[in-house]
Amino acid sequence: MRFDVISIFPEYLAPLELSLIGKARQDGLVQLTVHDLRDFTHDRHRTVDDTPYGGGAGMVMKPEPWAQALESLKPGTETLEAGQPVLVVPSPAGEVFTQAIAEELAAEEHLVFACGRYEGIDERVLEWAAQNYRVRPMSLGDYVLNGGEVAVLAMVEAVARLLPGVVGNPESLIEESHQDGLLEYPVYTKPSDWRDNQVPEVLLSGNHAKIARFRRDEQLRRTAVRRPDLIAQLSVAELNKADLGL
Ligand SMILES: CN1CCN(Cc2ccc(Cn3ccc4ccc(-c5n[nH]c(N)c5C#N)cc43)cc2)CC1
Repeated sequence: MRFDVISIFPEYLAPLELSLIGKARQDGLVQLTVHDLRDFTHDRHRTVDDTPYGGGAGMVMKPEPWAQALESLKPGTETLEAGQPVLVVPSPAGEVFTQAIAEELAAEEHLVFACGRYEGIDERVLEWAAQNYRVRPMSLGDYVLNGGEVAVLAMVEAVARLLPGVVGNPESLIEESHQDGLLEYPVYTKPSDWRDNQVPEVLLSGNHAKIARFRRDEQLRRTAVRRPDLIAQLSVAELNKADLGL
C-alpha cells in the first residue's frame, strides 16, 4: 500500500515514523511519503493561502499549489488497472470516518491525503481532482480541528494496521471494537487483586463459554450505556440474550 500525504506542516506527520507504522515502512509493507505543499509554490513567500471570495473570516488555501502537488502524484500506468487512487480530504464537512471505511480504504493500492488548513481548500481543487482521483471528503468526527493533519494521523493508523503483516498478531484484529457493531469488552491483567480491586471471578475460571458470555454481556452493557445509537442497530434476539444488568 502506498500512502502520500500533502501538508504545510509535514513535521506534524512525524509520529508515522514510530511504532507499528514506522516498522511497517522499514519492512516495506507500507510506502508512506509526506510532501510539503509549499514545495509546489513559486513565489518568494511560498504563498499557499488568500482571502475568501464572498468575504468572511480567515483565509482559504489557493488551488494552484494543490493542483501541482496532486499532479506530481498522478498514478502511473502501473495503477491504471487498479483504478484511480483515492484522494482523502479531511474536512468538517466530510463523511464521518468509521472502521468500515478504514477496511474499505485498506483494500486500495494507493491513498493520497490532502491536509487542509485555514478555512479549508478552494473547492475547485476537489472538483478538478476528480479527473484522476476518487475524491472522498472525510471527517474524524463532529468537533472542530484546526487542520487535517490530526485526522490523517488517525486515518493512516486505522488503515495501515489492517494491512497484512503490520500488526504482529492478526487475531487481535478479529475481535476489534466496532467490528461487530459493539464497543469492546473490558480487559484486565495481573495482579488479580490490585489495591482491593478484584478481576471479575469468571475470567479466572478457565470456563471459556462463561468467559465468552461475560465478555459479550459487557460489550452489550457498555454499548447500551455509552453508545445507545449503536444498540438501535442490534437485533432484538441479541439484546434478549444479554444480561445487561442496567
Ligand atoms: C465561517 N465558518 C465556516 C465553517 N468553517 C468550518 C471550519 C473549516 C475549517 C476548519 C479548519 N480546518 C482546515 C482544514 C481542515 C480539515 C479538517 C478539519 C476537521 N475539523 N473537524 C474534523 N473532524 C476535521 C476532520 N477531518 C478542520 C480543518 C475549521 C472549521 C469555519 C468558518
